[in-house]
Amino acid sequence: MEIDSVRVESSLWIGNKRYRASLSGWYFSWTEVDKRNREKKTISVPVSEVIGVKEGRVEIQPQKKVEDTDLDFTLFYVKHNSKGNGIRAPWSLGRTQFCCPSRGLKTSLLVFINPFGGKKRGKQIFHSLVAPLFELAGISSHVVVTERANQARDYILKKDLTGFDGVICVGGDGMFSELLHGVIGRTQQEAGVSEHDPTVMLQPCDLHIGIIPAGSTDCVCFTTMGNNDPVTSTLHIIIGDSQPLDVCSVHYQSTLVRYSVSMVGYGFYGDVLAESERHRWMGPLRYDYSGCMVYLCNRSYPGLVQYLPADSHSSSPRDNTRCLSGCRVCSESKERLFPHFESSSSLYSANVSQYSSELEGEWVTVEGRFKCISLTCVSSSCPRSPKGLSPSAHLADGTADLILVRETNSLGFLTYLHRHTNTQDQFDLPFVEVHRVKAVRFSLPPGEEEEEEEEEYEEGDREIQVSTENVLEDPEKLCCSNTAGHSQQHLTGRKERGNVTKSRVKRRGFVCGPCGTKPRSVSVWNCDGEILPHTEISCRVQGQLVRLFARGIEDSTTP
Ligand SMILES: Nc1ncnc2c1ncn2[C@@H]1O[C@H](COP(=O)(O)OP(=O)(O)OP(=O)(O)O)[C@@H](O)[C@H]1O
Ligand SMILES: CCCCCCCCCCCCC/C=C/[C@@H](O)[C@H](CO)NC(C)=O
Ligand SMILES: [Ca+2]
Repeated sequence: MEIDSVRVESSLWIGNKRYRASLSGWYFSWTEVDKRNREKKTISVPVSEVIGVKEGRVEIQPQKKVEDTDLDFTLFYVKHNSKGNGIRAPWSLGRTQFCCPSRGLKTSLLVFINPFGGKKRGKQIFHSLVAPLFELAGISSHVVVTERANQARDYILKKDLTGFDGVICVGGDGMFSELLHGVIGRTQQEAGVSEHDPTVMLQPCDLHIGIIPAGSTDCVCFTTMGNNDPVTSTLHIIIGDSQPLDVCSVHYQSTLVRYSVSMVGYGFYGDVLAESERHRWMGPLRYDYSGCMVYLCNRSYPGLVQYLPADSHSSSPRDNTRCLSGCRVCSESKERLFPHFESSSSLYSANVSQYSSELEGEWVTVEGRFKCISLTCVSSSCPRSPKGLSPSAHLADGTADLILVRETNSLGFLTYLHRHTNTQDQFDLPFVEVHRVKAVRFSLPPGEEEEEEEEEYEEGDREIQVSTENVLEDPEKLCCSNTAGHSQQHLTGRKERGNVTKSRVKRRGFVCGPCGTKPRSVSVWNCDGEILPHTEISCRVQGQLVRLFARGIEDSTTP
């Protein structure tokens, strides 16, 4: 076990002020947090400079106990004073008296339950597993059982949240997304920051989000906790764990479209979501069913992807590491992401430029046909894929991983998908590339139209138009929009009949065999389980924008 991979966190009191104390690596640190969970100044003491820890409230000179209670302890350490005039600043003995939290601390949470998420067990999970633990810990909760989509988001955006230490969702990734949008939107409103400008650095959010998993995929919970167990999540909330999380803002032109944590995906994942929405009645099984259908269609799509690479010195998506609790890459990123601030919450009060230097650098362009394009701020693991879309991605390093899967045959793509479920490297395939990025732009290559698709094949020197009627006469011509799959069969069929080597094929009216839908050269974007209304989007990572009641995945080799 490496000592710097361990972090212990707790809430402590000094006088009547609450502090978030942590023992992380070689440092014991405490940060004042106000009633709304906003962090103030942090004091850090290297463990090697701790002189001693005594139970109770203890004076320094002469060393005597003032008050002895097993809830208090006093820390003595080397205090570095500010510089003297030209000579080395003297050290002194630092002393801080801490009080453990169970006295006087009353945590209050706002809980949203989606009664229809996943297997529709949200209410039961909360009342049987979560509420008794909250009661035991003296946590009060205000519970809202939602009656419509976006109710939780709107509540957080509009209602008075004074007195709440955090917001909790009982549901799946969709419910988490509602809380994410509510908390980010509310924070920007209060800070007077426009969410629409992708170049602006958003105000980090202090109100913590907790996730009690009760959905179909529970990807965000699984990725940040290492499992989707409601009791584990509840315990992280009770002990007040705090995990910063990167968020990707998705824009269309100069308008914010949505925020994403787990995946912004085009092609396969977009198609699976679109197909699954038609089969919501199947519950969680709808993703398996739709996954099979879309896989059989073997589609690929043209696209022009531009990305801004992240600094490759600190980490890479192929370095075979895992972002674990107390991750060094994530802790070190905090200084890079918030260089001017002692604590993230003082961002705007510090009166420093809101424009981030994170968007400086050279953009790289990739053009081609893709089976899928995925962007994920985190590893995006879930029960189906325990290591996730990008196993070495970090929760809070201010970057996302861009995965480009180029057009390939069905077997190749199945190999790629299957490697998400085992220990083999899904990026070690000739048609897959992965990049660690800070921003991405997607556009359709010139000439690609959504409504009316055309592809060229040769017939001698002559170009022919194949009409819809012609196509529908021949069942072999029922095809998807790819050239690797069904359309090749279609072309072969024509070759056999008329020795066709090139023709201009208008495919309006064609229907795909497996899925029965019209072929399109344009897919849709899946943004954390929601279909986006735009194709040409730009995405930008907002490092450590929100905080969860979590601590990342604990190293399973550590007892
Ligand atoms: N009372 C409600 N009626 C209808 N829809 C709701 C209600 N409450 C929340 N929703 C919406 O339901 C959607 C799906 O819910 P949720 O994320 O909890 O479950 P899921 O889709 O089964 O899980 P996952 O997102 O993990 O696949 C959310 O996007 C949310 O906006
Ligand atoms: C032959 C076996 C094939 C198995 C394929 C498994 C691939 C799993 C990859 C995991 C991706 C998870 C991405 C997360 C997406 C969520 O944001 C979203 C909302 O819940 N879920 C979906 C399904 O879109
Ligand atoms: Ca990240």
